[in-house]
Amino acid sequence: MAELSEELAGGGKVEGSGLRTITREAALELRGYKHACHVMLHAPDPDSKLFGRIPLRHAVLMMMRFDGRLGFPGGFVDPEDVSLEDGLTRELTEEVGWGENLCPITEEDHLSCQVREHPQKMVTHFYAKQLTLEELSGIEVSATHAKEHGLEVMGMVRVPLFTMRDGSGGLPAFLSNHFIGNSRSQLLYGLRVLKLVREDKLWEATRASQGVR
Ligand SMILES: O=c1[nH]cnc2c1ncn2[C@@H]1O[C@H](COP(=O)(O)OP(=O)(O)O)[C@@H](O)[C@H]1O
Repeated sequence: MAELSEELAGGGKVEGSGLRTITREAALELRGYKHACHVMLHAPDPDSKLFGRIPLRHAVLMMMRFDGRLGFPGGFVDPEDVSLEDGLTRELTEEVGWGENLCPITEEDHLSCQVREHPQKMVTHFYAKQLTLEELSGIEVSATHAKEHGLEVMGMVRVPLFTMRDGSGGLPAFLSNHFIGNSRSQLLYGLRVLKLVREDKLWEATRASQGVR
C-alpha cells in the first residue's frame, strides 16, 4: 500500500536507485549529474467512444522503445543544448518528428523532477504538453518518418485510460507492462495531477495491475 501511494505521488520506485523528488531549481544546481527530459504528450478527446460506449476523454502518448520497454519520448540533454527544453525538443525531433508548427516545450510544461544516485548520477525531468487531438494524431504520423523510427523508437502507443468490466483490461493491463526507469510513476503522476483519470480509478487500476497475467 505504501508503495502504491508513493507511485501515485510521483515518488516511484526503481530498485536500489535512491530516487528522490527535488525542484527544477535544485536540480540545475547539481554538479556531476546527467539530465534526461521526457514528455507526456496528451490531448482532450471528448467525442471518441470505444465500442460506441466507453468514453475515451483524453489521448495520452507513450512509446515502445528499442529495448521492449515503454517510456516517454525524450532523452539525455547534451552539453551543447542551450536549455533542458532545447535538449528535449532536439530529442523529440529525432524520435517523433516534432515540427516547428507546434508550440515549443517550455519551462511551464515542467511537471516533476527526480534525482537518482545509482547506477549513475542523473536527474529525470518530466514534462507534460497538451496538444489538440489533430496535433497529437499528426505526431503519431510524423513519428513513423522520424530519424529513430524502427531504431530507438518502435512506435508510439496511446495509453488506455479506462478499465474494462473484467477489472483488468485497459489501464490495469497497460500498467502491468515493462517500463523504463521511473516512467511508470511519471505516467501515474501525470494522469493524477492533470486530472486525466479520477484518483479513485487510478488507485484501483494500479492495484489491479499487480494481478494482471
Ligand atoms: O520515459 C522515461 N522516463 C524516465 N526515464 C527514462 C525514460 N526513458 C528513458 N529514461 C531514462 O533516461 C535515460 C536516457 O535514456 P533515453 O533512452 O531516453 O535517452 P537517449 O536517447 O539520450 O539515450 C536513461 O537512463 C533511461 O533509463
